[in-house]
Amino acid sequence: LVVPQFQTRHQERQRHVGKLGMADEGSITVSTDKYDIVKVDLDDGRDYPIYIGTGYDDGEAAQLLQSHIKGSKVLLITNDRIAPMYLEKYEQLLKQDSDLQVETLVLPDGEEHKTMEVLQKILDKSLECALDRKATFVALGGGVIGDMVGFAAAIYQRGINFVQIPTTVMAMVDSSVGGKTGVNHPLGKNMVGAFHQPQCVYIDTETLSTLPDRELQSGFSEIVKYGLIRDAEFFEWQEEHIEEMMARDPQALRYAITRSCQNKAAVVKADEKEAGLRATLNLGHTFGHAIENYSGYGTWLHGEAVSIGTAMAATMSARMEWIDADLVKRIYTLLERANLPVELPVDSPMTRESFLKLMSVDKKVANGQLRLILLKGALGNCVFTGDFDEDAMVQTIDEFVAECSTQPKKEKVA
Ligand SMILES: NC(=O)c1ccc[n+]([C@@H]2O[C@H](COP(=O)([O-])OP(=O)(O)OC[C@H]3O[C@@H](n4cnc5c(N)ncnc54)[C@H](O)[C@@H]3O)[C@@H](O)[C@H]2O)c1
Ligand SMILES: O=C(O)C(=O)C[C@@H](O)[C@H](O)[C@H](O)COP(=O)(O)O
Ligand SMILES: [Zn+2]
Repeated sequence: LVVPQFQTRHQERQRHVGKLGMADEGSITVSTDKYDIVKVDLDDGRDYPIYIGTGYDDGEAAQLLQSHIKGSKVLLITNDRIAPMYLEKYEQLLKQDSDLQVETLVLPDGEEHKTMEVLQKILDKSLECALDRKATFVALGGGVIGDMVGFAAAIYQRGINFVQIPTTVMAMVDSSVGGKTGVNHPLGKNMVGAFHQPQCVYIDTETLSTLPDRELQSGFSEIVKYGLIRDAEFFEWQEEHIEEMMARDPQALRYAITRSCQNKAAVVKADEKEAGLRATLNLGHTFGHAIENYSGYGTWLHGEAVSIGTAMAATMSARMEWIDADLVKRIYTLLERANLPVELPVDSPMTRESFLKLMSVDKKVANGQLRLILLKGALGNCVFTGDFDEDAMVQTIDEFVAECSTQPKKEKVA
């Protein structure tokens, strides 16, 4: 197997590839006919590749995956929805022509199971199998599995290696990259966790063929996010190609995933532990996490809640005249074309107080001061700040909790 060396520039490939602009900063990408490799460039020898491809042949897949496993034991972890579709395949790939001892663990599916109790099952299984510090966990699934397995890897025997095999758009474009791992707490989303980077991210976009539309579209909200916070050209590309993405056009999906990973890798390289810049990846999340928690984890998909949160952040930014109404309209239009929600349902029980209470425990709060990611200036620019008009925030929340869905908000803002 010849794994191409990292190069400094993405090659011009097909009509979906535009100029990389901001996306390429700090991330190094090489493309072959079969797959792209985006390198997450970290210090202390912790660099790792994200392989983004489709239909790898078995020999190639086995060698790529095994090359990132240093010890002799692997615990391959997935959930009971994914296991019937993909567990055997990946178990075989890990074992193929190797002496690796591969154990498997199947967890219950769903955001409501992203808990310490379920994570404990990973630790139990690891000890039952006598896994030592050279063992590797492999996370096979969406963001829930990836976040939990990553966190278990961070704390098992004070930290072991893990590999991400994301199987949702959300996990491919965002959660598998960058080392944010953790579980939910009844009082707040992702409140317990650690930064712990994987050894590699292995994406086979063929797994998306079994992903339902709702889950597919949920991942698009994080793709929109990259355009809004730092990559205007990518946002414009999405405006042109969203229908192809919705129709699962393989080239469009590959391009959207690769460019998202480039953006994420660049932000993570610049600010791995979220001292500042990385917080911009949280656009829409302070509102979104409040919605996810209040409605009960799993009621809204993460990307759906983030979509409403993004609409709220855009609306609030426009209220303060930080962005113009035309941009708000473009954001609403793109999210709606991706079939994502941009408002709470008519019968939502959320109140101003419930938003404010949940937002007060957001992880970006510093010394009691809430800080938000807001859009400011031209498309592709945002700020992470506590210096905003609180009335504008409260009025935005009021607008979203009070109004019914008969009048699209974009018309009100415009
Ligand atoms: N760590 C990060 O940086 C980060 C970033 C974004 C999101 N997240 C977290 O990720 C989670 C959301 O991830 P998600 O949207 O992938 O949800 P998920 O993991 O719950 O997956 C969505 C659903 O699709 C199923 N599924 C997964 N792959 C499938 C496939 N190929 N075919 C058919 N069904 C499949 C899952 O079993 C699940 O039912 C949230 O907990 C969110 O907080 C973390
Ligand atoms: O990688 C990051 O940093 C992100 O913020 C990505 C987000 O899309 C993701 O949902 C993340 O889990 C949210 O982080 P949190 O710190 O707000 O829990
Ligand atoms: Zn997110």
